[in-house]
Amino acid sequence: MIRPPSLLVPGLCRCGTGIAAVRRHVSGLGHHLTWLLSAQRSGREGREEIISQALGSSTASSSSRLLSRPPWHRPRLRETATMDRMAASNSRSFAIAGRLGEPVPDSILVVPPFAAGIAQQHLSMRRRFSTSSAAACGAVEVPRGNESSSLAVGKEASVVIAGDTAAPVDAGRQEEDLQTSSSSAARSEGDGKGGGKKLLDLSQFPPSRVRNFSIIAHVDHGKSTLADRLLELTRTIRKDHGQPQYLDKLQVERERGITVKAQTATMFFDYPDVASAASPSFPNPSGQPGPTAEPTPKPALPLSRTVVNPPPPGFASLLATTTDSVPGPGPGLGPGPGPGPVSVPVAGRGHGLSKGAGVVGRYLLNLVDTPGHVDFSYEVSRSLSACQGVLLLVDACQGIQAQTVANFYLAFEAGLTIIPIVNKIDQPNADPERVILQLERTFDLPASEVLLTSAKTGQGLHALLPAVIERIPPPGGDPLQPLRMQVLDSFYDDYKGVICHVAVVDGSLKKADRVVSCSTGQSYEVLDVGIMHPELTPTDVLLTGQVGYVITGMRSTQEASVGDTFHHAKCPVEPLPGFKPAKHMVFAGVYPANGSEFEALESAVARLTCNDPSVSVSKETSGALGVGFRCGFLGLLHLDVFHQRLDQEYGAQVITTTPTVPYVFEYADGTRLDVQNPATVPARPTSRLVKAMEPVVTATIIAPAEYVGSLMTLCTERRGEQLEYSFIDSSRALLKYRLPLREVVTDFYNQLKGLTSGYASFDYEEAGYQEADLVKMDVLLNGQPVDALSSIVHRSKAQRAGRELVGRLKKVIDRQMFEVTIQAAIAGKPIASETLSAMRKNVLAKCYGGDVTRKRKLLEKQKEGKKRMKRIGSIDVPQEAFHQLLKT
Ligand SMILES: Nc1nc2c(ncn2[C@@H]2O[C@H](COP(=O)(O)OP(=O)(O)OP(=O)(O)O)[C@@H](O)[C@H]2O)c(=O)[nH]1
Repeated sequence: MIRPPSLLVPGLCRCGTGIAAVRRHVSGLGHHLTWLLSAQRSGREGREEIISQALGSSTASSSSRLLSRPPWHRPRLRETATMDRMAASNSRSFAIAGRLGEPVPDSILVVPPFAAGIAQQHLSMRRRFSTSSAAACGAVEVPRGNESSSLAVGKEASVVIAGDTAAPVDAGRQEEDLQTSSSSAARSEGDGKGGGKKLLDLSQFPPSRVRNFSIIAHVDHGKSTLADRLLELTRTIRKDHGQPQYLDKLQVERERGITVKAQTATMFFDYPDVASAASPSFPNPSGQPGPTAEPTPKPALPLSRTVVNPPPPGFASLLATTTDSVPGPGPGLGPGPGPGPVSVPVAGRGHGLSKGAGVVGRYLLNLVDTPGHVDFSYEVSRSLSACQGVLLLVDACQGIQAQTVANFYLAFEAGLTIIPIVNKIDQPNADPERVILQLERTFDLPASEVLLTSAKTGQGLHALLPAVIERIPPPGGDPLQPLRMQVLDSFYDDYKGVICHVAVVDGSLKKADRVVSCSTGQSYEVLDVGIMHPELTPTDVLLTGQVGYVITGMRSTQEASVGDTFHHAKCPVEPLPGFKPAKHMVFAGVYPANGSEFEALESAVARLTCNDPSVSVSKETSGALGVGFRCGFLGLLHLDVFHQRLDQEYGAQVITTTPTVPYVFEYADGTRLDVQNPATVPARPTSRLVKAMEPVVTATIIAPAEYVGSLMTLCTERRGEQLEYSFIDSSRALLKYRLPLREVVTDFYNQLKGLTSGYASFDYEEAGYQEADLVKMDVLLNGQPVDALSSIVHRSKAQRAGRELVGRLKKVIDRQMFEVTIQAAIAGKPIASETLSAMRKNVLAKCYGGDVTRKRKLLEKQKEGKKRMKRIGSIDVPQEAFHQLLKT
């Protein structure tokens, strides 16, 4: 008879370091406090004391309150954070991860000890321990209800078997549980010794059974929502995971509701086999050849546009209602025996393809959810390099928008298969017919290829993955060639160092291999390798065509250069073409708010740029702000997001200076100055300026036809030159303008949205440089230039810009004890001026009545004093001033 689990702190049972471990959790994870439940005994008083000690007095009462509930009424255990390696690795303990302060759980997850490694990864990555990961490591879900009996005898018994064979065993239950956790990336082998693990066998997936695809679309057309549905459909995550846009993991993404980082997730899907015996196969661990591949057949495309992807037989049960069309989590996830991922029993219709029923094969699908905003298009282009196809999503109400056009061409130029999808067909004003026509007219995409879906309700989704498998070709690498692996992305982890997301183009990679970077020549041992399912799931190998992660113990972010190729030591290869370097559109100074925190900022910037390599960084010094960095960004939103991530993810408080675009100045003596910081332009140069150049962009605007007039006026005011004016259908126009970048990165987008009531969309791409009449505008406070506020402006707009700037500064600079003159000046000559009056102390307060000459004397003295203060006084420009200027 097994006792009900009791609450334990990590490592309590045997290692005696429980308190320290909890402290580490508390300090390292903030609210991500982990609780561990164990099948082992521990008196309540002892637990309470330890928890109170560990948490300190501030949280002792809450821990006490928590402990007064029965264990299964304690923290929510579903989708929770982490657990501690020590407790987990203890052979007799069973860990349950939970979070403080969350509602009573519907069920309890019990994680066996061997899952320590996975749980530790979650801990160190500060990520949620998702249900799928829990299932992947053989966790067992114990439902609420008859808790005491089920915990005591029923499912609890199976948990005990999974982790501890010394305890009484319910063999039947064990068998069942092992079968149901079919996607175990790491699970007990039930070999009677406990603690063993069996990793996912990736040799089942030769290139012919791999599909790598991205979801691309204009902002808010539903990419992340669709990704959620696909992950649910393949049971990679639970349907009720309670976290919409699951792959948007950054706090900034959740707060702003936008994707800023492309995220990869691996899914498994059963589908009638389109692979044949012809292609190379991997030897699997048993020595048997794995499944083999055949060339993907050229699809026939018989879909009528009025049919909303009718589901294939067998899918109907999964689509019982529209909102329930995506099945809930099954007991089994991913590959492996037993009930696994959702499968299509016979060939589907409605995905635009027809094929006969065949042997069902399991496919490994790598999905990349990409950002939609123009500032993050670099992420999109990088993601596409690891894909052979894309799902091009278009909103059924809004139709094609500017980023739809930009993303289509990115995919088209990369030669990828494009599956057009009209999404949000559930909306009352959806007009899929019109959007299909737009797709035909703008991109030449046949109506018969278009799929109609609602990522919200699940309508039409059954056709998507079959279409992915049939239309998108498998990756084309050669398993027999030496390893060629490309770094797609990287991020820094406090515990593991740099974690690289990689694509294995040729050959294969195993844990403990030695790999060498083509760019630095440095060699590393592979400490861990696996897939994102969707959390990091070790597999110990990655094979040709597969996308996953690699940990090599790199400590410095400079070592993980995105686009770099790795090969096996002693097997040099031709490096893969790297990624086009990001083109920086906007530069700004980033300074520590507190000058003494430069080193902390330096480390935060280094780590953040590991995850966001599109930011360029170089050190600079400002008279006003001290030592900081000049950073290049892809746009203002990118800058804003970088700023926010520094604060949220690294606690770095920074001042960001007025953003500028990169200019080029040429002088009569032949010198050329690349201006990323206006302060570096001499106000009175020694040599005559002969040429000033500014960057220009080709902007695409798509808007309802009635707004074309006002849009043209706006573009002309912004010194734009019209390049194209056409219609994508009877009511929507497409405008192309050549515009100075400076005019675009200021408040152009807001004005555009305002003029068109939000109906216009806008995208731009760089288009070189043009000559312009540019001048440097300084800001003087009581005659002293503030270098951080200098800017480059077009001469025709200097006066207006100067007036606006000093007006704004007057509002944000605090009044001082003396008068402050705020001026904008070109070459030392003021062009706009404002005065901030002095704070006035009532020097006459103590004069009750008395002689008027005495009062006058006091006032004169005050005036004199203020003059002197003005001459020597230094003015504080508050952080807010810089933030205000940044916003405009
Ligand atoms: N009615 C309806 N709403 C949807 C559908 N798909 C997505 N949405 C909603 O559209 C909004 C944007 O969805 P997201 O999935 O964040 O869009 P996105 O394309 O990932 O957005 P970015 O990452 O910012 O580019 C959310 O409020 C979703 O709930 C759909 O099929 N029908």
